[in-house]
Amino acid sequence: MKKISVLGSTGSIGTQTLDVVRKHRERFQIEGLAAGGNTELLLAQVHEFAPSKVSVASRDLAERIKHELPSGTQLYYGSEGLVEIAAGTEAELVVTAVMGSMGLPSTLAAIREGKTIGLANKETLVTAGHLVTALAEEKGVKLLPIDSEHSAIFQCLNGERHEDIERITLTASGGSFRDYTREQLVNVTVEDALKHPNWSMGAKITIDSATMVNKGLEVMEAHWLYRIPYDRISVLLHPESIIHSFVEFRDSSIIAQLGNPDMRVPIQYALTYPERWESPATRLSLAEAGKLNFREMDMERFPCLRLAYECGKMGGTAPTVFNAANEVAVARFLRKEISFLQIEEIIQEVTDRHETIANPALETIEEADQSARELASRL
Ligand SMILES: NC(=O)C1=CN([C@@H]2O[C@H](COP(=O)(O)OP(=O)(O)OC[C@H]3O[C@@H](n4cnc5c(N)ncnc54)[C@H](OP(=O)(O)O)[C@@H]3O)[C@@H](O)[C@H]2O)C=CC1
Ligand SMILES: CC(=O)[C@@H](O)[C@H](O)COP(=O)(O)O
Ligand SMILES: [Mn+2]
Repeated sequence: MKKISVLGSTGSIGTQTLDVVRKHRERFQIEGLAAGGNTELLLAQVHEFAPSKVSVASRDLAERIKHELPSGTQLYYGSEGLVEIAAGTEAELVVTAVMGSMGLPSTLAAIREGKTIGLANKETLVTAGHLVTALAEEKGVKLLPIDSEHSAIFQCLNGERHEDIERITLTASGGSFRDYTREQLVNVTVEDALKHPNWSMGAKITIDSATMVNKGLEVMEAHWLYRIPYDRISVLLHPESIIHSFVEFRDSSIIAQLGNPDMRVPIQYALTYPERWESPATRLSLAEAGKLNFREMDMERFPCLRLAYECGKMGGTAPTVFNAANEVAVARFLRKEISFLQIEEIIQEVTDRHETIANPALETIEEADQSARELASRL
């Protein structure tokens, strides 16, 4: 039995992780579940999967559910609760599926305890890639990608030598407004932005996909996971999201990973690696797909991607600030306080005003994250 904890069990990745576990019930044991505020769903998960420890976002929420838990389940809350679920159970693998850089302390704590990471929470690597990867290396911990593009690259690199890699290319669907001009973006609504063409995901990443920030975060995530310089990471617009990403090698060969867009495939691969098990996903028929389309990325149309490359190359606290500004701006857009195009204006302004600090320690990263958030919420 493989023992697993899930951080963010009530979200899009969390519930799909539990779908995978449900499909292979006899082969997995859920040790810990951490959620935010959806206590109804969390309680249902507790009754179904019988974890030894659970956590919710706040003390109030914990008070509200404490009498509804089975007697064997220990209850925690807040950021310390999240760390407890990450590091304080018998789980050998921790799925990091909370949203945003709030996932950093719990991911570091799990790595410190030597737990394999099923990494969905890309913001963690963007915010503090050098610290997370250095600690993982020191502890001999595997960071198994769940993000579809990074799982694809991971699979394409199986058995290959690092020095033979010429270039990696991440595919991008283009998001909800793929075919809009910049002028048409002026009056778009939250409801429209939340309609992703191919994937059903949490609200924040769906907006990131429409601004192309998601691909920017993924470029940085790929840089840290695969140690590839930024000038050898490309992004290609691929509206169907069937080729999940690909690698070009020294000899001109290209290896790609394909499948219907279904996150349960990369999630399951992270849970079962290096094995491959039966999946609940529907199989891809290339004959039915008929043809696949590709377009060059237009950095003028998607300026957040250009900015992400700039911040990634700058390194230090620049990616931390890019990410924090985006998290605040997206939350404000979702609350309808700002327009869609103001998201990129805020990220640009906050990153412009930041003086990058090279090779930052954790404390410096936390400070940069915090001051970027404060500025982004005032602009
Ligand atoms: N969704 C997808 O298909 C993909 C997602 N990712 C990445 O995975 C991560 C999760 O995304 P997604 O699943 O879409 O996000 P969701 O918004 O759907 O889920 C977020 C989860 O985090 C929980 N949460 C919120 N606040 C807290 C807190 N204070 N303490 C503990 N848990 C908390 C939420 O709980 P609650 O709902 O109970 O409040 C929920 O379970 C992101 O980093 C995203 O970029 C990567 C690739 C694909
Ligand atoms: C499913 C997944 O991995 C998302 O990160 C996805 O990549 C979003 O799609 P686009 O960012 O390509 O629109
Ligand atoms: Mn992705």
